[in-house]
Amino acid sequence: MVDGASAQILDGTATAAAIKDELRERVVALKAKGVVPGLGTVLVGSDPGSQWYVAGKHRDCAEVGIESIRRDLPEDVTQAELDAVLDELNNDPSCTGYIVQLPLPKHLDTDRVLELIDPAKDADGLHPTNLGRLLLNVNDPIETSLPCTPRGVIELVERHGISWKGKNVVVVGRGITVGRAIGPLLTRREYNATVTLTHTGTVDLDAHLRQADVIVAAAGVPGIVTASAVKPGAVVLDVGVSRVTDPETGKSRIAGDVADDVASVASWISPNPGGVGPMTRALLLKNVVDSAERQLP
Ligand SMILES: Nc1nc2c(c(=O)[nH]1)N[C@@H](CN(C=O)c1ccc(C(=O)N[C@@H](CCC(=O)O)C(=O)O)cc1)CN2
Repeated sequence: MVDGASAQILDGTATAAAIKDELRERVVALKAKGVVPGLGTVLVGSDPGSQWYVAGKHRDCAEVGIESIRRDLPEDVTQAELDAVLDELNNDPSCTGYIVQLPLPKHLDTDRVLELIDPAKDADGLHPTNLGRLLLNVNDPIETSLPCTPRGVIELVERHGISWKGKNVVVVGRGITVGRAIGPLLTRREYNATVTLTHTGTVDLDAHLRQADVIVAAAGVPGIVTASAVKPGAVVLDVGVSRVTDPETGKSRIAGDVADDVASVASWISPNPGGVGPMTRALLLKNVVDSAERQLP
C-alpha cells in the first residue's frame, strides 16, 4: 500500500466464527452417528495468559458442541503426577483428543510430555511422530492432527481469497508451534509456496524480508518487522505474542512482531489481537472434529 492508504485486514475473529459455524454442523452429524468429540486440556500452574487460553478453549468447545475435559494441576506438580494424568487421558474413551498448555514450568520435561501424548489423541499436532509425519509428508492427506497455528495462518490467508501458489514466503521465528512447522506445510504441492525460514540469528533479516510476498512473523520480538523492510503490497501475518508494560499507563498489553507502520506498506495485514490468535483456537477445534470423523466406521 502507498500514498497514505492502509492495508486490508485479515480478520481472524470473523474467519474463526465462520469456521466454528461449519464445525457446529459437523459435530451434529458426528453425534447423529454415535461419535461424541471430546477435547481434554491439561494446565499446569496459574500463569494468567495460559489460564485465559485454556478457558477460551473450553468456551469454544461449548460453542460448537464438543465435550470438554479439564485437568488443572498445581505449579509444583511432579513429573510422575503429570505423567499419570496423561496416561489417564490416553485411556479415557470420552477424550478423543487433548492438549497440554505450553509453556510448562521449568522443572517439567516438555519433550517427555509431548512424547507421552498418544499420537492419535494429539490435538495440537506436536507429538514427535506427528511432526515427523508432517516432515515425511506421509500426513498428506491429513491422517493425524497438524499444528494449529500454521493451519490457522494458511486458512486465514486462503479464506480472504489470497492464493499461496508461487509466493515467496519469509517466516521469522524457529519455534516448534509455528516457525519450524509451517514450511513443510506451505511447500506441499497443494500450496506450492517457496519458504525461507529466518530467525533472530539471521544475518541481515531485512534483506530477506524485502524479497517476501508474504511475511509470517513469529519470533516473539516486538516490532521486529518494520515498514522499511516490507515490500510494498506484501501480505503480513503477525503471530508474535509478547507481553509488555506500557511505560505511560503502567498497564500490561500484548505486543506483536509487526510494527504499526507496516500497515501503510502491506496490502493485507493480520491484526494482533484479532488475527492469528482466534484462528489458532478455531483450528484446534477443527483438529478435534477431523480426528473424530476419522473414527467413523
Ligand atoms: N499446547 C499449546 N500451547 C500453546 C499454544 C498452542 O497452540 N498449543 N499456543 C500459544 C497460546 N495459545 C493457545 O494455546 C493462544 C494464544 C493466543 C490466542 C488468542 O486468541 N489471542 C488473542 C489475544 C489474547 C489476549 O489479548 O491476551 C488474539 O490474538 O486475538 C489463542 C490461543 C502458546 N501455548
